[in-house]
Order: sequence, then structure tokens, then C-alpha cells
Amino acid sequence: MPIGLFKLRVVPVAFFDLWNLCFTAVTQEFALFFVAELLLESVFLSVDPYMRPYSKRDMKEGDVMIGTQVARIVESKNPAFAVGTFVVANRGWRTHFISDGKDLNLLPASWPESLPKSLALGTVGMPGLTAYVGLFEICKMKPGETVLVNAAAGAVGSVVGQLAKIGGCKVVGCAGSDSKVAYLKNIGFDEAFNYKTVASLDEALRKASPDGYDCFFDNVGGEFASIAINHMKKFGRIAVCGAISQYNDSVPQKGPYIQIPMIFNELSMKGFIVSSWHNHREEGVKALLKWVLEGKLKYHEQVTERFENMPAAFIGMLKGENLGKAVVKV
Ligand SMILES: NC(=O)C1=CN([C@@H]2O[C@H](COP(=O)(O)OP(=O)(O)OC[C@H]3O[C@@H](n4cnc5c(N)ncnc54)[C@H](OP(=O)(O)O)[C@@H]3O)[C@@H](O)[C@H]2O)C=CC1
Ligand SMILES: CCCCC/C=C\CC(=O)/C=C/C=C/C=C/[C@@H](O)CCCC(=O)O
Repeated sequence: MPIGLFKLRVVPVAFFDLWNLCFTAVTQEFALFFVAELLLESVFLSVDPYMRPYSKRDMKEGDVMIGTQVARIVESKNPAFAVGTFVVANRGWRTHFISDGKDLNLLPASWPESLPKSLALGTVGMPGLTAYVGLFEICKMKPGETVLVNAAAGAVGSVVGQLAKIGGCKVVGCAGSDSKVAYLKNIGFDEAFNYKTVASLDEALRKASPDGYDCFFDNVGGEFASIAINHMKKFGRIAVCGAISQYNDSVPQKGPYIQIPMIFNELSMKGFIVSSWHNHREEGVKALLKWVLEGKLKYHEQVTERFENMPAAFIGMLKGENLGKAVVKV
């Protein structure tokens, strides 16, 4: 569809209809000449856990679902963006959209042709950055330490475990199926267990690291986190990244309460949202891309075909059907 049909509409409030009509026409011409518009098509769309709590809190029926995409520029009136360029955008579940370019992130110039562009939504995108910020800035992980991560075979968790290994740590992960556990061992986790089938989470955590954990990267919250907190070493650090076990709750879960283990072991616990750490984006993406290209950071994607399958891909990811990053190929 030609860009002219997407012309920016600026309709100022004016007192007289005639004045309003004239002013509207002038501002629309202004938009046509001076707003350097782009028309983009989504190529890959992301389905992420945050969509559940944020949509429950902020959206009403009929709204366009929130979310990010890798998109290709198909028409350009902006000299800064050539047709065919791939970008990451945050424009919700849409096949096409227009932009003035200000809200787009270019893929790094060094992105090789051989690498799937969908990784810009996963290992080399927001989830990878979450792992990077959570481990290096929140947990302040140091070589020789022991790191625990849950939802470990997912988009964030699988990067957490591998970055912990790159950083010289022992890493313990858990996931919800035996095949996910096998994958974790395959990508270098020292210990991994299926949290759904172990007789006791407490025993499984003790067995995997009898001396306890220096860092706990929590993606799950709820019961798992309540048990894991008792396995922290003195001065341990907990990055509260996600609470997926609670996103569907309509009634908040009750304790156990965390004060006693926090005091006894002088623990630090800090929640974070990756987008608040945007000043680390460039450095993080560069490091993640380098590790992927060196073969030190492996990735797996759960690719669902076709835009109309977005809801199925989203629900499937929340139910644990994904290995690695869940994306939809339009
Ligand atoms: N703070 C931040 O800025 C960010 C936070 N996050 C958070 O990180 C976490 C992981 O996100 P992401 O890597 O994208 O998603 P994943 O790719 O890990 O997919 C979600 C996984 O969560 C697991 N899961 C679902 N329900 C439960 C449950 N009740 N108990 C335990 N595990 C469960 C499933 O794996 P399994 O089969 O192992 O159960 C599922 O595959 C989420 O909590 C998310 O909100 C993500 C990005 C940014
Ligand atoms: C309303 C209760 C919220 C509870 C916490 C829920 C989830 C935590 C979480 O998963 C947060 C994720 C935030 C992701 C943000 C992404 C955007 O900034 C998109 C960025 C696009 C990009 O840079 O790649």
C-alpha cells in the first residue's frame, strides 16, 4: 500500500469549522512533506511472558496486543533508512505499520547473513540483554561462584546459564521436562533437574550444590523461589527477573516470608526491568553477538509459522512448550 495512504493525520482543536478545515489541510500537507515516513512489514514477532501480566493490567478487549518484531522496510521516504533494512520495533502484533524511524533499532552493522534475524528478539535481543544485565549488573557474578537459574531452557534462562559458564562459574538449572534437562547439559550446565518430577525441590537444590548458591537468577518466583532462598550462601545475591508461576493468578499467592533467610545470610535481592538498563544495550548486544559468533553462546528457537498462530504460540510458551526463544515467522 503506498505511504500516502498512511498520511499522518493531525487534527487540531479549533473554534470555527472553517478554520479547523483549513488548518487540518495545512497540517496534513506539512506531514506529507516533512515527516519522513517508512512502511514496514513484520518478518518475525516475539511472544514473551511479560505480555500476560502487562496486558492483564493495562489493556482492554479490542486493543492491539503489545509486543516486538523484526521488521523489514518496504517503502521509505526517509533517507536514513534504505528499503530492505531490518530493524527491531515495538509495535505490537501487526503485520504492517508506519514509522518515522525514531522508534526503530537497527540490527548491528556486523550482523552476518548466516545468522537468523529472529535472534534480535532472543539471544541477541531483549531476553539476552536481560540475562546480561541480571548476571553482571544485578547479581554481580564473579568467577568461581555458583549460579542457580530456573526456567533455564527458555529464552532468558538458557543465556543466563551460558553467560555464567563464560564468566567462570558453576551453573545449576531447572526446567519442566527431561528433554529440556538434556538440552541444558548439552549447552554446558553443570547440573540440571526437572522441577516437575523431582521428589523434593529442597533435596534437588541441595544435591545439585551442597554448599549452596552465590547467585540466584529467578525467572519463576512463587514456591520455587521460596525454597531456593533457603539455599543461598552468606552474602548471596538474588536477581528478581520474572515470576511466571504467578502471572496467571487472579488471587495473589501467600508467603512463606523471606525476612529470616534474608537476615541470617545477609542476602541482597533486587528486581529489575531490562528496558530501564537501555544504556547497557549497545555494549550488551555487541558482547552477545560476539559470543554467538565465537560459538560460546548457543541458541535454540521455537519457531511457529504464520501470523494467525500468534495466540497459539503465546499460550504454548506460557505452558512450557518452547525450547529456547519462542518466535513467530509471519
Ligand atoms: N525483568 C525483565 O526485564 C524481564 C523478565 N523476564 C522474565 O523472565 C522469565 C523468562 O522469560 P523468557 O525467557 O522470555 O521465557 P521462556 O522462554 O523461559 O518461556 C517461559 C517458560 O517458563 C516456564 N514456566 C511456565 N510456567 C511455569 C511455572 N508455573 N513454574 C515454572 N516455570 C514455568 C516454562 O518452562 P518449563 O518447561 O521449564 O516450565 C516456559 O517455557 C519470565 O518470568 C519473564 O517475565 C523476561 C524478560 C525481561
Ligand atoms: C504488571 C506486573 C508486572 C510484573 C512483572 C512482569 C514481567 C517482567 C518482565 O518480563 C518484563 C519484561 C520487559 C520487557 C520489555 C521489553 C520492551 O522494552 C521492548 C524492548 C524491545 C527491544 O529493545 O528489543
